[in-house]
Amino acid sequence: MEETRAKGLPLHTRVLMPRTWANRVFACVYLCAILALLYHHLIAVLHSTSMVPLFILLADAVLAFMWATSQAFRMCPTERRVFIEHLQHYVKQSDYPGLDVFICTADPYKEPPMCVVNTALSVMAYDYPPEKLSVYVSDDGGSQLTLFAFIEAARFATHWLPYCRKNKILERCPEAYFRSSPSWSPETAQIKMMYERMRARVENVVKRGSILPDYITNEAESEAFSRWADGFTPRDHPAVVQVLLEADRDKDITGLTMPNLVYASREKNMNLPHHFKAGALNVLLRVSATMTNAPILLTLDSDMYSNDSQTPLCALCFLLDPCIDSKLGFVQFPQMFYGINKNDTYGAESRQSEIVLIGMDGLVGPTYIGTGCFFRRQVFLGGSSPQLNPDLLVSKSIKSEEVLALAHHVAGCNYENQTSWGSKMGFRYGSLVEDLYTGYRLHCEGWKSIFCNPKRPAFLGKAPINLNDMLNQTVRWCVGLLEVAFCEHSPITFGARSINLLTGLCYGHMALWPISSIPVTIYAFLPQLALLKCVSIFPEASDPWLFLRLFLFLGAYGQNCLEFMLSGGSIQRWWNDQRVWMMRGLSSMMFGLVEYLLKTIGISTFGFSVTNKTVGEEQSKRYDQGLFEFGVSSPLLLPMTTAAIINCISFLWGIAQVFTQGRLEGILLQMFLAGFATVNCWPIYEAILMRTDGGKIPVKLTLISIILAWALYLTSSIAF
Ligand SMILES: O=c1ccn([C@@H]2O[C@H](COP(=O)(O)OP(=O)(O)O[C@H]3O[C@H](CO)[C@@H](O)[C@H](O)[C@H]3O)[C@@H](O)[C@H]2O)c(=O)[nH]1
Ligand SMILES: [Mn+2]
Repeated sequence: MEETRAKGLPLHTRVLMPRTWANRVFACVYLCAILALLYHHLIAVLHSTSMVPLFILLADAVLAFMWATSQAFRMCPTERRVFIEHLQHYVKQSDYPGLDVFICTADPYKEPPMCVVNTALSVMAYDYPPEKLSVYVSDDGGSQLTLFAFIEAARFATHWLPYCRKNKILERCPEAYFRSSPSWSPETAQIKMMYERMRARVENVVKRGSILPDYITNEAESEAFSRWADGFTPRDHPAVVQVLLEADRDKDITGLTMPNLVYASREKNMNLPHHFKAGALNVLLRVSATMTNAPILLTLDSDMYSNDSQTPLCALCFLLDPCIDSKLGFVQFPQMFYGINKNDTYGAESRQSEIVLIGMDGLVGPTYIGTGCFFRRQVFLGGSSPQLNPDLLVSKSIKSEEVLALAHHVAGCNYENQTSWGSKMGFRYGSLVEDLYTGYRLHCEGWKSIFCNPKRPAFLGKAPINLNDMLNQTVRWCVGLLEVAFCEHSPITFGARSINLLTGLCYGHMALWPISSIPVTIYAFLPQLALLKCVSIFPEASDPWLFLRLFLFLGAYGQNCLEFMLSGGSIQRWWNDQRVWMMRGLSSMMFGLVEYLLKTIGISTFGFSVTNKTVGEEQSKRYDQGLFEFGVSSPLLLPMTTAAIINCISFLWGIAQVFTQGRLEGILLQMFLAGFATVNCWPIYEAILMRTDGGKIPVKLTLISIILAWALYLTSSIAF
């Protein structure tokens, strides 16, 4: 093996990105500027009787903290290259390790079964020996509709897999393949017809909400559905584990073996906590241990289909490298999306998260982001040997009674009682962002990880395409992040000690992300209200301190913009991205903070509400036009509509001041802030005043915002 390496056939290489030194130098300069400003603020607070300098100090202190922790991402940003073509020199295909793929779904109406089926088909068609590949689907929705869809999919797969293999299809997610209108041939037409027939049957069943008796074709199927007896509800039902395809026994239409395909819906009981997705994944860890127990795992969300059939080989280039650190625990691929509109209205593209992952990759490795991640099974065993003794069983047929009995047993809701599942073993419980938390705890235990970011996206998923869904998703993240920030193993204290300082700061930055809402809120209201009251709160235009602020503002924004563009984003996308940050600051992050507090004192039981993956036609048309989708009268929208009104009025008021009294000197910065916010709020004004479609801001919401703005104006007299 060493010899192959010496011949210059590496499996992968890594380099520090060229920007590293520029980042480090800039960090030093910027740090001095921040310290000077904070010192200046402190003096101001000590010499003032008003509350204003205190607020400004608070805002800037939080921004400074976020900036300082974010430097950890910028010290060693790393780029990797992978050479799949060299893998053959290291390992024969027949020696590839087994691969168990876990796909989670939780609600047949928010996550259409056809979408989950497409995800499963795309991975079943991986360029990987089928007898070594198993796909496990976890259905937390406990829905026979989803099971029905998978029974159909298993049948279709026996045609789809050989079709892909024979025609060397690149796009192995059927929906994506047919969407990209492939060249026509009788064979293509035939497979497309089969796909459409399957889709029609599944969608029909989902629309009816039940399965027509003549859709059930055999004894085994009718027995499977018979488990949906009276009293079976999504939140209260026994475990259902159904083997839909078995490798070596089930063959495709050309006679080659199919991969395993297993449907599992764990037992649910209303009185027991089920730990959401982490709980679902732990059940799959155990169910798969009773059946195939592959040493490599891949976790996927219901909507993340595989966009590249060679991805497992990419992961193997790291996991099988004889020279790699033996503590390498997982290989994370980025989360990318399809169907994003031209300017990415809701900032879904997540260039920022790519910057984070690239940055962490240069330290001990990226965190786990919930989907598109290959693990060694070993990392979840918590150092102990597994409690089940799977070696005994894996030689048996996965359809055998013993195996199925054990699989049902480990999918039961009492199985985890008095065990270390969720604390020392498996995916970790205790946060709504189980991914970040699990990644963090694994890093604390000494595991390392790698970020693999190939040119052709390995996976593609769906991002929310309306404001309300997006904001609700972020509220959930914020609650989860704060749970990590203030857990007993807090990143900044415990993490920085047990991993290393920089990684601890990275996790601290991510976990405390929601506190950015403090400066965003202060800067969205305070200077503008002061302007309306004719109070100037920043230095005059001739004062050098003004330039320091300008440098800090432009420096941070400029660096952010530059990084965004360097990672392949466009300037319009960056603009939308920074706007979405402010919108989140005024809504999700703030609501997340409040929800977290309520949850901590036991008033609320904020859970995992699954993000909606379906959209109406009208909505998706508006999305494609780049229009914001407000539509609902959600309280989440109130702070931003109120801020929009106040900023616009104070900006206009400021202009009036300049013209009538000729005073610009003292209010320049306040005017700049109000103007900047007004430009950012443009879609809000449009949605209040100019739009008539279903995505406009409801009148009720506008009226409440006006009242709120007025109330704020009146109460602000206390501060000035
Ligand atoms: O009780 C639950 C809740 C969710 N899920 C599944 O979890 C996945 C992610 O849910 P989604 O609603 O799509 O959440 P997102 O906010 O889009 O997901 C991001 O954030 C989550 C953590 O909040 C991570 O788990 C995800 O991987 C990450 O993509 C989906 O496949 C769900 O089916 C379950 O299996 N059981
Ligand atoms: Mn999702």
